[in-house]
Amino acid sequence: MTLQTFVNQTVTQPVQRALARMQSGRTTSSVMASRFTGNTADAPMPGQVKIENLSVYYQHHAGIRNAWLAANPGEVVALVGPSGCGKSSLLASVNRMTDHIPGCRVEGHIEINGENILAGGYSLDALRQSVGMVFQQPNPFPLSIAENLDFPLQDHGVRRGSERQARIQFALEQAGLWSEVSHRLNARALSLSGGQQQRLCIARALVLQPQVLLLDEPCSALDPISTERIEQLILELKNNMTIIMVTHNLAQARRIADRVVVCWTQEGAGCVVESGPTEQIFTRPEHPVTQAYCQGRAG
Ligand SMILES: Nc1ncnc2c1ncn2[C@@H]1O[C@H](COP(=O)(O)OP(=O)(O)OP(=O)(O)O)[C@@H](O)[C@H]1O
Repeated sequence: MTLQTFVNQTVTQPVQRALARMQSGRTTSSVMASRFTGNTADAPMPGQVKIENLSVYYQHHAGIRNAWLAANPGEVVALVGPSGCGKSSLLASVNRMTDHIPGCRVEGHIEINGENILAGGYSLDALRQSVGMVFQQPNPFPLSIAENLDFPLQDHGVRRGSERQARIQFALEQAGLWSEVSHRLNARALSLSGGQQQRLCIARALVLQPQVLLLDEPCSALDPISTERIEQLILELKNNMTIIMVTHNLAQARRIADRVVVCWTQEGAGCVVESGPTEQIFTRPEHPVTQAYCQGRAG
């Protein structure tokens, strides 16, 4: 996956910066206060995502063009489609990971909780807190298990040690990992199995209590048993947030997604061809591309 190299950079660089800050006793402070505060009666539900006319360009090449998507709290929305049709580009634009890709330009409208996150002045720190992301390859920081979760908390200005400890435990419980690691929180994260590392990465995304969780092929590097655990976890987590997930595994999309967005490449650029409830997409697709793809005749 082409975005993976940028992921490695964006994971490593902030860790190094934050470690330096932690060592010098400083933390950022303003982010907790700057979270979304939807407070009117008709405010969108926390975690509501609406994408319209979204195009992601790499230099002059459109990775995806005029894409659209809607995702609500309590839902798992799966992005499916053949390699190179823009699924990861679409996903990465939702927490503006695309900002870190040299030469990448995003146009269109991405609304989270009714606010356009592409608007100038929108707080990237607040966005990263509200929208967590987990990648294809488990990528724990080269730190201890506890430090992997403590790092984002400190980086986002959670100063009280007791609060950080409670949130670390809660996130590990949410990720179904607490019983396996509670007795060795100081062990190196890289000593965990691949499936445990991926659940640790999910816990790291959860520790900031996001409203939206983005998963980019979270099971593709895992064995069937670890995959089943992550799928179970996704079904539990969706009760408290919105989940948007890229998967190449159509059976997985059918098992756990509430709605499916089908992407395709047309005229050299990725696009969304159809979106709908999972059963409808698999049993009564409207677009010929969806029919062919979901029946394994194309893609
Ligand atoms: N960092 C990048 N620089 C240049 N082009 C890119 C970059 N990332 C993606 N692209 C291009 O954008 C298009 C969409 O890529 P993207 O990774 O979003 O597709 P995808 O559907 O997620 O593919 P896959 O399933 O293989 O991960 C492809 O043509 C790809 O080559």
